[in-house]
Amino acid sequence: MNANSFILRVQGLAKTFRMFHLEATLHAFEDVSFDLSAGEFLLLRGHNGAGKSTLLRTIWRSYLPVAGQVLYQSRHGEIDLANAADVDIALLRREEIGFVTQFLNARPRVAAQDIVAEPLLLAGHERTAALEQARHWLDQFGVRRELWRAYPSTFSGGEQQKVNLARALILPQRLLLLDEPTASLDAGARAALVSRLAELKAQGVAMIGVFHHPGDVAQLIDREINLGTRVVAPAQHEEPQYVAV
Ligand SMILES: Nc1ncnc2c1ncn2[C@@H]1O[C@H](COP(=O)(O)OP(=O)(O)OP(=O)(O)O)[C@@H](O)[C@H]1O
Repeated sequence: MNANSFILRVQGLAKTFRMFHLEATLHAFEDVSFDLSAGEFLLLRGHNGAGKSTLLRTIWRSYLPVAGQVLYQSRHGEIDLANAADVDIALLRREEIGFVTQFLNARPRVAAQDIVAEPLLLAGHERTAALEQARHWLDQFGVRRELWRAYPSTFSGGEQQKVNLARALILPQRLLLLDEPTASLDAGARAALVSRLAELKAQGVAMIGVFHHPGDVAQLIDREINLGTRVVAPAQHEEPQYVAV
C-alpha cells in the first residue's frame, strides 16, 4: 500500500488510564493497528469495557495515547493526530473529522435550526441557504416542525439526539467517528441515519463506528476489528487482576 492510499493509518496505538487511588494502571486498549481508506466503514467490536469508545476518543484526540501513531492524510498533508498541536486538531475537527455520538451539547437560547446550520455557517455558507438545509435535515430525522425554532435544552432525549445527528451529518467530512449514534433512536430516525451514512460513504467519507446493534448498519460495514480482553497492570507490589466488566 503506498503512502496515499489510506486516509487513516493507526499503528501500535495504546491507551492506559492511571488509577491513582488503586496504584494501578488500566489498559483500555493495546497495540491497535489498521488502515482505513476513503469510503471505507470499519466496525469496532468488543465486550463492554473493551475500549471501543476510548479508541474513538483517542483518534478524536480527546485522549492522548501512551504509544503509537494516528497518521491522518488531511487536505493539508499527513499529520499524526497523536502528536499534532491543539490548534491543528481544532482546525481538523472543524473541516475534516466529525465525531457523532448520541449526546447533544445543547446551548441555552440557541434554536434547533441554528445548532444544525452552524457547521455550514462556519464553512462560509450563506445564512438563508444554511437554515433551509438545516430544516431539511431536521425533517429527515423526524424532528417536528414546531420544534425547529425552539431551544433543544427542553427536548426529549431522542429529539436531542436527532438534532445532534442532523448537525453532525449536515456537512460531509472526510472521516467520521460514530459512537453508538443509533442508541435510543426510533425506527424512522434509524433509517434516516443509515441512509445518510450510505450517501456520505458513497461520497468517499471514511467511517469508524461502534454500534450496540451492528445489524442497524450491516449494509455499510466493510471490515471489523475486535478489541480483546483487557487487563489491569498492577503496581510493582500487586498481583495482576482482571477487570470485571
Ligand atoms: N476517563 C477514564 N478514566 C479511567 N478509566 C476509563 C476512562 N474512560 C474509560 N475508562 C475505562 O476504560 C475501559 C474501556 O472503556 P470504554 O468506554 O472505551 O469501553 P467500551 O468498549 O466503549 O464499552 P461499552 O461497550 O460498555 O460502551 C473501561 O474499563 C473503562 O472503565
